[in-house]
Parts: sequence; structure tokens; C-alpha cells
Amino acid sequence: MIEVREVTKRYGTKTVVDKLSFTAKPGQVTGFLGPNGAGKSTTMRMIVGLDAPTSGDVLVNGHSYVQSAAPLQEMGVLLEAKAVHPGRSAVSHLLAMARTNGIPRSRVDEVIGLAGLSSVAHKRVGAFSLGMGQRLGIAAALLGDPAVIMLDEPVNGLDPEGVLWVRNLLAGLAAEGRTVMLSSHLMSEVSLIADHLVIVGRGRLLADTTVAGLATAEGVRVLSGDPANLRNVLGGPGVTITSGGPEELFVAGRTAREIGMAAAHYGIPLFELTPKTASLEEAFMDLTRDAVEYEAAR
Ligand SMILES: Nc1ncnc2c1ncn2[C@@H]1O[C@H](COP(=O)(O)OP(=O)(O)OP(=O)(O)O)[C@@H](O)[C@H]1O
Repeated sequence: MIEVREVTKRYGTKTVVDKLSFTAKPGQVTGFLGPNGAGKSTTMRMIVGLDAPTSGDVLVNGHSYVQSAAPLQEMGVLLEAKAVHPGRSAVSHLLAMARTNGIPRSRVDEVIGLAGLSSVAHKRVGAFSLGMGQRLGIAAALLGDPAVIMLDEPVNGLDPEGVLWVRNLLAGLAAEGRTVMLSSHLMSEVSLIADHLVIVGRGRLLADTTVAGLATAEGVRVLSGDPANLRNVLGGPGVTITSGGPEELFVAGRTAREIGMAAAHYGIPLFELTPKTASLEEAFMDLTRDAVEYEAAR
């Protein structure tokens, strides 16, 4: 479990993270989402203990991560632009990490297999593509078989097959009861991977929701042979009906099923019944628009 409680981070007079609170729970994949500069990396650095909050608390499994006796076994971390010696092979890099953390050699071979790096395990890391580097970073995060995994932009640079691989891997880890958190600035990527969404802009919490919750239904487009009658039948508290054309109604506050049942009951002909939802991308853009404008104006 990762708990961020009322965390604020200031650099000089600039507030980069602003009273941010959220929890990444075991058994689910939490997507940490926000436009560039929203404060995601800063928050993750505070979770790891590389930066100290100006105020507030960050807890990993109920305590501060820097006090962890076995850090790799407690939380696996991939931070952006992680430095790996370019002359080393993937195996020697992971072996060095394993040796200094009391992790057996057999686990190195295991994570290399898990990350799909077996064929390049002895190649110089300096010759790795961005995607292979990301796979190595994820392998390193899994080395200690941790109950908590936190990855900053893990699908950055991966091709669609790589994105699918990350998705299946993280879903599997969450299904085992682990806490999985990943950041991204792309809704399209995160919505494929995460169940739980924490959305930030300008360091503030904008939404703590689920993918389904964000894709809220906006209404139902109805084409009918008798729109006036249908309007009377469907009206009621919490229902808004607007007319789009001679046969067209747009109904908010009733499901397509309710509209279909009511129309059948009163013998009103329907030609079309189309639920309209805002796309996740649109919902994300709406939520973060102010934050992005602020970034662009600086
Ligand atoms: N050490 C620092 N000193 C001053 N400002 C900093 C420092 N580190 C980060 N910032 C500023 O904090 C803001 C948030 O940066 P951060 O890297 O956390 O955002 P992010 O959401 O991870 O963005 P990205 O998706 O671009 O990585 C940015 O405006 C950045 O310039």
C-alpha cells in the first residue's frame, strides 16, 4: 500500500505538489495521470524518499520507505531516466543489484525471462533500444519480488506489443494482491492498464476515480417517429430532453434500456437509440485543461 497524505512540495516560492492525498491499494493497478509538469515525478521521488515533502506524509506499507530494512524486497521502483552503466550487460547490472540486496542469482534469471530479455541478456545496455531499457528497468523493479511496485512512465518508448506486455504483467501482479502504481501523461495508455485513476494537474488532485467512472454517460441520442409523444413519456425529475432535429431527441438522465422499454410500452416507433459517452481522452482533457494552459503560459 502507498499512502500520500496532504503532501505539499515547494521549491523556493513554487508549489509543485499541493496538499495531495491518495492511496494506491493492494490488488489493483493505480494509474497516476497528469499533463507534463503536473508533479507526478516529484510525488514519486517523495514516495521513494529521494525528495522530502515540505509538509505531509508519504507511507509505504505504513512506514517511511527510507527506513525500510530490505528496500528492493519492499517496493520495486522504476524512475524515469534511470542510470545504468552503458558498458554493462543486463545480467551484470541485475546481478550487481541482487548481490548488494541479498537476492539469489536464480531470481536474476527469472526476471530476465519475465521481462522478455533472455535473448539480449548479455548484450551491452548501451546498445539497448528505449523499449529494451524500459524492460530492463521493470525487471530491476521486480528483482526483490516486492509487494509494492511503482513505475514512472513505464510504457514510454514501448511499441504496442510492449504496452500489451506491461498491461498483462501489471494485471498479473495486481491479481496476486500486490500494489501496483504507474504514472503516465497519456490517458490512452493508462486506461488500458489501470483500474484506479489518480489524476493531477498543477500538483493538485483533480480526480480519484475509476476508468469506468471517468467515462461517464452523457446521454442517449434517440431517433423516433413520434418525438413529441416520447418526450412526454420520458419526462420527469432529473431528466433533460433536448431536440436535435425533426425526429431527434437527446436524453440525459435515462438509460437507453429505459427509453426503449418506455417506447415499446406506449407503442412509439424508434429508429435509433445510441448512448453517447465522453471519451476518456475528452474527459481527461476537460479535467486538466486549466493545468495545461497554465503550463503553456509560463
Ligand atoms: N528540483 C527542482 N527544483 C525546482 N523545480 C522543480 C524541481 N523538480 C521539479 N521541479 C518542477 O516541478 C514541476 C513538476 O515536475 P515533475 O517532474 O514532478 O512533473 P511530472 O508530472 O512528472 O511531469 P513529466 O510528465 O513532464 O515528467 C515542474 O514545473 C518542474 O519544473
